[in-house]
Amino acid sequence: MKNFTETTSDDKQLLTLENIQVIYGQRTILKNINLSIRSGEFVGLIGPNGAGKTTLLRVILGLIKPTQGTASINGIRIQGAHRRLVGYVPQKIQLDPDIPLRARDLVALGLDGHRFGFPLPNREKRHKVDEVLHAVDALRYAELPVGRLSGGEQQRLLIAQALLSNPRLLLLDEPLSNLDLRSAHEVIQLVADVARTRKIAVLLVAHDMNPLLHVMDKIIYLVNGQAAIGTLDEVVQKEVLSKIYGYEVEVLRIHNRILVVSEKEDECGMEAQCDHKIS
Ligand SMILES: Nc1ncnc2c1ncn2[C@@H]1O[C@H](COP(=O)(O)OP(=O)(O)OP(=O)(O)O)[C@@H](O)[C@H]1O
Repeated sequence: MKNFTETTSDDKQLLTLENIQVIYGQRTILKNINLSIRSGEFVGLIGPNGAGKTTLLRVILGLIKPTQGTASINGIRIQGAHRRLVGYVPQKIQLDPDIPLRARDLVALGLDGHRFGFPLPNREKRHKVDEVLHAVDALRYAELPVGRLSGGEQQRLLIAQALLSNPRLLLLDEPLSNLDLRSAHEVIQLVADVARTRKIAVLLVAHDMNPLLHVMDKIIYLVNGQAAIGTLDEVVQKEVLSKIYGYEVEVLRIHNRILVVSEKEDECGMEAQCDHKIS
């Protein structure tokens, strides 16, 4: 498995986290996380509930100051909240079906914030919004009320909004959680295509690694605040995962799916990957 010291000499690293530790009260949420992400890499951040995935994203966004360790983007240390080079796609937003907002208006909200520092002329604004709507293939429903769109369509709009600032790193916090399998696959393929075309690195949080198997360059598998990082074959191994789970798990590969199973059913926590949950 790659570790931080092996990769820091590479000047193409976009994001580096060194010895990141986050402690809340008496609880250690993240334990000595060392990782790096290169430009254009697609990285899956996989882990059960409460593993620390969102906390890790918040460290990268500068919303949490780690108790220990340093995080940097393009060699510049992250200090305080920022959106420098980083686009953030939140989990699905809850929208009133009758909200008087068109799809394009939702996307344009990304322009009206602080990111550009000054209001853009309407024509330029429209051009930028059209460009990102085109990138996520959403122009055809740009004029429709956003509350009437499907979960997958809304997810595309949030991705478009995050693209407005031309990020080098796109963080997506469980973008698949409310989507059916088909929509989830479409969103993943879209993110992978957009990232490749624009040379954006992606860090995508998911509970289930399976929908991401064909697009991930690297996986960060987080359990109880401890991470295993590397390629799929390096990380998704019985020995590696048993170590971070703290008990023995098995890794089964069936019909192009990977299942992490344990006899400790209730503690496995990986919904789609626990043996008792598999249909
Ligand atoms: N501000 C906080 N103060 C205290 N504990 C916190 C705080 N924020 C998060 N935690 C705890 O840290 C742990 C990790 O939370 P986090 O939200 O990062 O996990 P997660 O992997 O994103 O989980 P999920 O998949 O359920 O969203 C949880 O046990 C959570 O209760």
